[in-house]
Amino acid sequence: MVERQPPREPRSVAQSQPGAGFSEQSPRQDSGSAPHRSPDHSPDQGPGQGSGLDPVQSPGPGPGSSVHQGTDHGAGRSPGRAPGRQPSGHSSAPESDPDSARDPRTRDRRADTQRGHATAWGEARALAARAGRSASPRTLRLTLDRAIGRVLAEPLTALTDLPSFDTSAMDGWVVAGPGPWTLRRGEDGGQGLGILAGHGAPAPLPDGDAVRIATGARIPANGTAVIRSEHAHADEAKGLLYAQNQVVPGQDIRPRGQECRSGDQLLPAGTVVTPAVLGLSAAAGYDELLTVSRPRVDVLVLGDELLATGLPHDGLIRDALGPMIGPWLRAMGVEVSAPRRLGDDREALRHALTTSDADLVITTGGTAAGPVDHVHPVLAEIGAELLVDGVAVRPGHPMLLTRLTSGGPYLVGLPGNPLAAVSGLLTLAEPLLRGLAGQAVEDSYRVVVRDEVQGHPHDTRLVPVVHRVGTGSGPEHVVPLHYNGPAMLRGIAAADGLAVVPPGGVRSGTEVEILDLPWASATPWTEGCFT
Ligand SMILES: Nc1nc2c(c(=O)[nH]1)N[C@H]1C(S)=C(S)[C@@H](COP(=O)(O)OP(=O)(O)OC[C@H]3O[C@@H](n4cnc5c(N)ncnc54)[C@H](O)[C@@H]3O)O[C@H]1N2
Ligand code: MOO
Repeated sequence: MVERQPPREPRSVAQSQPGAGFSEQSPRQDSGSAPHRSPDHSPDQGPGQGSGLDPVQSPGPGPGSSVHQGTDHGAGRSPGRAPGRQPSGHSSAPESDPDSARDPRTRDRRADTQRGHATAWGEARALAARAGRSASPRTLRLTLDRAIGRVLAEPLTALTDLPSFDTSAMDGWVVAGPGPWTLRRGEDGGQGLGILAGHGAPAPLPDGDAVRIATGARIPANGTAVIRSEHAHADEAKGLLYAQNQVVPGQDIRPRGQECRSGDQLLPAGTVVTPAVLGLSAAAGYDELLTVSRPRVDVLVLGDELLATGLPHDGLIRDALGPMIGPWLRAMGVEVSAPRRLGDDREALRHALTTSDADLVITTGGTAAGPVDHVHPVLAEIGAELLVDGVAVRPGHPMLLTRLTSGGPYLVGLPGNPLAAVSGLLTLAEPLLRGLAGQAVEDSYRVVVRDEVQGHPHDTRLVPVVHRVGTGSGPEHVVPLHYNGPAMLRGIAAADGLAVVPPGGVRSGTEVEILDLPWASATPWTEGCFT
């Protein structure tokens, strides 16, 4: 299977051509005012915070529980730079540089305009799905054994009638006309086996005769019904067959084309190839299936403060996203390259974005307006088309979606805070990849939430939850989990879904929309799942 296309030529870089929608292009005035705390922040949820979150779901205040007692979202707060992070070497840029993330006024303006441009959460998901569907899919013809877990690139159309001949549904006797019937022998050289499956057309059955027949064998011409062996009595001495019940014409005969006619559409394009689909495909005459190639994703992890191994030290922290994103996407059936840690090197980022031959590039970190947050400036520099620049969702609001070049890879920029990155994965990357993979949008569903969950005043919140089966008196429900702050993974690691909490929140006992986590519904045959 050769799915990788040869690497594309490096794209030409349109210098100083900010894409439409960049905050630098906004006509909004920079107020020049001091940074202010956004009124619409939502607090990190540690134990005891956020009304109604079940303390049973966490061990209660412990070491770490006091870490996130304050807000972590204020627009006026400086981005969480680790003390160990080195300056990027761009610090002497002139203030007039419109792309400069180093000019504090530009940074504030970007933060402001990001809020102004934020796309509603549902709209952002729909837009990402549409973007994915609009890309022309690459396809791959695979033998049945290799097609499992893939997606059909074309409808599965029957290549034959099913069944392809009139066939007996039971072991017994095939009869012609009303009984009793004369027993026929000799069809099989006198062995008395009768008509067996897997043979050519049997001799026509004369009216008034009966002959043994096996399940799956061809019905002879003139055969009018099949009588199950347990419903008939063969009087060998008289050479006659008697039915014990009334015989209805056509009984226990599966007529040719009962399930489908050749040319009938059995399944639409976009169907995931499950074991049952493989069985149906084989029955319908297929040796190979045309499938949509798995989308290919490059993962670029940004941040000088990140360690690949060992314990945090000297302001450096472990990269929590590199180990998470690949397996997360593979659980969705995506092909993912090993994460590349680029630090906060603007040039390395530009080079990686202009040379990727993936369908989607995912970056982590660097989406905000900090001194070394290079994502927006580099996208502006290469003239990328911004489709989503900020989403009205908490956590994760700085997430973005662009197309790097027309017909080229998409880019999803995930915020660096780990749960914010998860939010971006589910809001933008997942629907985009489903579109690229030719899959239908997942139907959302709603479940009763056990506890009240506070809402954000304006934005959607995504809150880790765990499903609980219904007991005798109560229905199935979800329990919201603690440790759901933007920088925390403890809640999501214990979760099997995310509740979509609308502005204003949800009351205990009401229904809330749930996004499944891919491993909660992962198909065990999906290649690469958790490997
Ligand atoms: N002035 C403003 N500052 C910030 C805003 C804002 O609106 N105005 N939004 C905040 C929000 S919300 C988020 S989320 C972050 C997004 O920032 P970036 O995408 O630029 O991410 P970084 O600054 O690089 O990192 C943020 C945070 O996450 C840590 N991090 C980054 N990558 C990883 C990783 N791979 N594994 C673990 N942790 C990671 C990083 O050390 C920072 O602590 O911006 C806020 N600021
Ligand atoms: O901390 Mo931010 O809201 O999570 O994206």
